[in-house]
Amino acid sequence: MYANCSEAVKEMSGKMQELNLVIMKMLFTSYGLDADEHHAADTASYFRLMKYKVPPSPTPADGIGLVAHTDKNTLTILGQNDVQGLEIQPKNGSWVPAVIPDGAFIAIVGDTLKAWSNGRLHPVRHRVVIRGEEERYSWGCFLMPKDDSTVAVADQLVDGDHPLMYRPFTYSDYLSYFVHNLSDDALELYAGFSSPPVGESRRTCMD
Ligand SMILES: O=C(O)CCC(=O)C(=O)O
Ligand SMILES: [Fe+2]
Repeated sequence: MYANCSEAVKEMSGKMQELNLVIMKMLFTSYGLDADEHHAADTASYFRLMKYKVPPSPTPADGIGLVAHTDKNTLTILGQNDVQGLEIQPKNGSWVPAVIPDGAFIAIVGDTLKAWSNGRLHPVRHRVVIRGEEERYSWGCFLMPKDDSTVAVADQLVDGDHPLMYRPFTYSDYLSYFVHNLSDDALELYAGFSSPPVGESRRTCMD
């Protein structure tokens, strides 16, 4: 039992950061990299509690609780109460409910992990849609590089089949670029070597 809510949140947040780091370590190890050298030492995280109110009646367009986006950080772990609502967008552009079983979590790759893995891991676009009459609560543990640590593709992940896709960058600079541009293609535009010219018409994360 916990003495108060903040104690429970603190413990939960610590456990989720541990889990997040374990998953990262598994990913890095699976690519033959030393996770400590490449990531763990320079990692920070934050834990957020989220509440989605029932949209006013009649429901406005689809009751969007959170607009479509990819996460900018490295890896996100999400959980929720029993009210579903998370949807993911596969490459065909449709929206598919991501049903999270009771008591389970979902891990979502962020833009920074895509860069780190030299494009091997893909951040899925996702959103939250509120359809029913019940409030939705969720929580997220967002793992990210410390502000001034450099995100650079490891040499071992670059070869003839995988040419270098991203230049080194710091997370804080990338985030600031995203906040000013709000583009779905922020990572490619900011750090990608194959980005089309800036200014070309493109979707934004606010659509
Ligand atoms: O509340 C959710 O299930 C999703 C939250 C989310 O995608 C985010 O905060 O980036
Ligand atoms: Fe997200």
